[in-house]
Amino acid sequence: MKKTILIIDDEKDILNMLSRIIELEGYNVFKAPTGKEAIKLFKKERIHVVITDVKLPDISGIELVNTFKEINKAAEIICLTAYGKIEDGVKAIKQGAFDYLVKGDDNKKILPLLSKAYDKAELQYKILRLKSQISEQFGFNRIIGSSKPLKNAIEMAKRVAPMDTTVLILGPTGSGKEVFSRAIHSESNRATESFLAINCSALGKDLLESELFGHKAGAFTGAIKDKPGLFEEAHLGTILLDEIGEMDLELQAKLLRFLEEGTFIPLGESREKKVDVRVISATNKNLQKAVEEGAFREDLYYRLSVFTIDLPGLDQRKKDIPALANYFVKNISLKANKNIKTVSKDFIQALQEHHWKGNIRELRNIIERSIILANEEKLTADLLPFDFLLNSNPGLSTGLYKLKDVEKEHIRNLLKYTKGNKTKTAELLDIGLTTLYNKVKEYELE
Ligand SMILES: Nc1ncnc2c1ncn2[C@@H]1O[C@H](COP(=O)(O)OP(=O)(O)OP(=O)(O)O)[C@@H](O)[C@H]1O
Repeated sequence: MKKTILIIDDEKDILNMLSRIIELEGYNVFKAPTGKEAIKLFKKERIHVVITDVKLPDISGIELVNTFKEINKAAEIICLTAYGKIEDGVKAIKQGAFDYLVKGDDNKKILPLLSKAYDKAELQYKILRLKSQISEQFGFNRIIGSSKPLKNAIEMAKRVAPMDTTVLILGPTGSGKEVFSRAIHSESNRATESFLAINCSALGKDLLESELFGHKAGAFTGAIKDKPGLFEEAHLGTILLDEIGEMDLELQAKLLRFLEEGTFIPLGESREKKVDVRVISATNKNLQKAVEEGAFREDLYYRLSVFTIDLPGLDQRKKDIPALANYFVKNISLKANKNIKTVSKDFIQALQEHHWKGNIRELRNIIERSIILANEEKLTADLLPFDFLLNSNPGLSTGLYKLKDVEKEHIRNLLKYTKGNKTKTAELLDIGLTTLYNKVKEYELE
């Protein structure tokens, strides 16, 4: 990226002299005699540093500092004050200017100061670029769906993201709790710091305690070295405590202390540590019920649920299935090196009629399976597992009550599914091939 400087002064001689000195150092210089022209240029170009006279014909240079910072926080501003007007420089710094120089007096100071301001601006641009990359990869744009319950959840999450508030995400398994936590982190001021996630149900109490809070060598058998916990590693970042409802009561007390005071004591340590970590917790359990049953601390529940986001299960947002399916087809086929060009209507319809116990994770897996099985460039319903074809009870939903009628319909569906392959159909039915032939004859299914 070019090193770009904007100089603002209504005195032509000073403007030209300054720009010549600065251009000789390899900077790309824009010049403006008034505040208005400067703002126009500032909006159009990617400026690193602005050098502005405080006294301009239209706007005061101090006011400009504010305007520039509102338009682009990454750029830095150096103000030029008249001799004996130090108070103007102080005011400019208060408004957010990088520094000030006394006009005419400090000509030798300008280049070193400019170089420092440029380095700071460049670093700020780098952070902005990183943030936008993170947001593209993990931000809310990645969350697919336009159904009302999902939009509500996104709206809530976007609001809380920039705050440091503790967030509790409730939703059934596979509904996107981790995806939401990452999006909240990536749109927060902590975006360029770590995001660490841990599943509290996957480890026993002692191991989880050591994972979260770390341990000192000798704290328990096998603890050979000091080991920092996730809270220490996530310092300045965010931690997701997934399946928080499964956390042991003793550990809940330790977590509560951390949330109240920001401190904890690693296993086997005597001194406490202090870190700055935002906590997001998630669960598919009814925590209020767990509180009533004495399995979850009430004080911790209130501390964690300062801001709660409810994620709908996929059955509550079937409208989102086509968009989600297309998104997964595109992503997975690219990774699997398959060229799936279309998805048939009956494929989408079967997905929409299914009861999604595993929610979006299940949908993703089903699509991945279908892509692997597909021989053509199209996904069709026959690639789906059999229970998708018979999405509901074949008897009750079709008005068939007699056992014989249900049996006939079931065999017909299975034959359709196996594309008439009788050996496979008999296997699925768990009956002999001869029995199947007899039934096909009896029900006139040929
Ligand atoms: N709205 C969404 N758009 C795109 N992908 C999604 C969305 N929600 C979830 N996914 C995908 O679905 C899968 C499951 O999501 P995630 O792991 O966030 O669910 P979870 O609720 O945290 O699950 P668990 O309760 O098992 O921890 C992931 O592959 C994730 O990328």
